[in-house]
Amino acid sequence: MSKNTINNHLYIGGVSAFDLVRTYHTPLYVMDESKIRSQCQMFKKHFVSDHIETETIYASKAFLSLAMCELVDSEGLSLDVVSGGELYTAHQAGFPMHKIYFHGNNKSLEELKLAIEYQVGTIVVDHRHELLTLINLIPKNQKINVMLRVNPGIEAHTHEYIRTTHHDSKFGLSIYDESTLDLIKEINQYDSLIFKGFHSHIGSQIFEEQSFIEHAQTVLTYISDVYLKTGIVVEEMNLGGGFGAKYTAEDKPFELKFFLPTLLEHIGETSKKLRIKVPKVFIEPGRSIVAEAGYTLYTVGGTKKTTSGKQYVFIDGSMADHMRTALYQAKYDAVIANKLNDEANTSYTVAGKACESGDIIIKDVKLPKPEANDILAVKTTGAYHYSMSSNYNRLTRPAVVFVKDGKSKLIVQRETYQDLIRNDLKLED
Ligand SMILES: Cc1ncc(COP(=O)(O)O)c(C=O)c1O
Ligand SMILES: N[C@@H](CCCC[NH3+])C(=O)O
Repeated sequence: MSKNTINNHLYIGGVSAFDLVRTYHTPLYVMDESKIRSQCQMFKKHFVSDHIETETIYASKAFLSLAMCELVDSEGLSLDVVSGGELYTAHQAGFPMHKIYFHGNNKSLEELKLAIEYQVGTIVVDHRHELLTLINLIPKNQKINVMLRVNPGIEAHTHEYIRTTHHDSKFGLSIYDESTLDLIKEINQYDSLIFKGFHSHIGSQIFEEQSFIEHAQTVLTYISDVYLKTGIVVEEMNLGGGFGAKYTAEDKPFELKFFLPTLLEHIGETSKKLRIKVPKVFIEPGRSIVAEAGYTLYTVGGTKKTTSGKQYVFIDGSMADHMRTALYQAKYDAVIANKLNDEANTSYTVAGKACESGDIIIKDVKLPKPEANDILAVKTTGAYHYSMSSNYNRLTRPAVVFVKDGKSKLIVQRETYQDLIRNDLKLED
């Protein structure tokens, strides 16, 4: 019997799904804290080299809350934020501001002001308008570390909505555009800016090691070109995130603990060949830290067989807490948590309760016969689920619970109906 299975029931972090549902109700996001911590530790241990300075930054867009900020800080990772809201959350959690990297392709005036006020470690500038806005905000005698978001034009194989460095991407400036070089020279002329280097990110849920190698090589070649053309030495290179997670048996992510040292070795050798000083290298994983630690628990309601024979299972959640199937046609696996070892030989479509035909959680999953009040556990929902959830149909966002060593800890409360109308004003107000 697996350690996750006792008496035909699913256990997560040593806590039974049944107990979690009894205590916190459904829908419920459950995160295995030890799994998140061990992924953080894996990056700290394997993304290192004797010859290259490195830093791992957790991409908070994947999953962020006050408790998650505390966890990331305690594991010694830095934090990538992409909005005033993410920045504010990190600040409220007491996350060290000098370890914050502030991204985004259209940071507002207010967001830039907040970043300066909080004295974040580095601002990643996306384009010239943003640069000029930033310059005007920096108080006298204050210096800001900046990186420039560049687009190295790598076509990684993933869903087009989560690919970020194809030539027409909205993010950053192309390394093939001469005006990018002018902007780099301009950044280096401002006394209030300390130019650190380049940031780029090729997309998300990528399974080919070669795409990351090609990415690093392209940026290093650009660093060399910049030096040859301008004399500017680029000290740092942030390669973003994008490492794939295993959602279903079809997904074959590569072993990061083997790949990360290989990547660094390659960066060392390429820098040597190009005769450039090897830059400090950053990576920014989000999904690969939290995705596989997460489960969503739902209560099964009715089932339905259509005239063509399609079998639906209805659950008490929806696309509002599980966006990725509707948005990216993402595939998921699930089990009935209270029938873990029962034979699963019939295919079902798991549908949510939103008023939307596209509100499908899983298109096709083999399950034991589902019955009302069974607990359905959808796997691999730790990344981009809570963070992409909405109140569509005025559905309330689920609670989030950390589980570890047989204990659970509520880290985000379930929204209430009162929360839904908190910002509403009546006509007569
Ligand atoms: C700039 C940047 N860094 C890091 C990430 C994290 O990516 P992932 O969650 O795929 O590791 C993203 C998201 O795609 C991103 O846009
Ligand atoms: N939200 C996306 C990934 C986008 C990452 C941010 N650039 C997903 O769920 O896969």
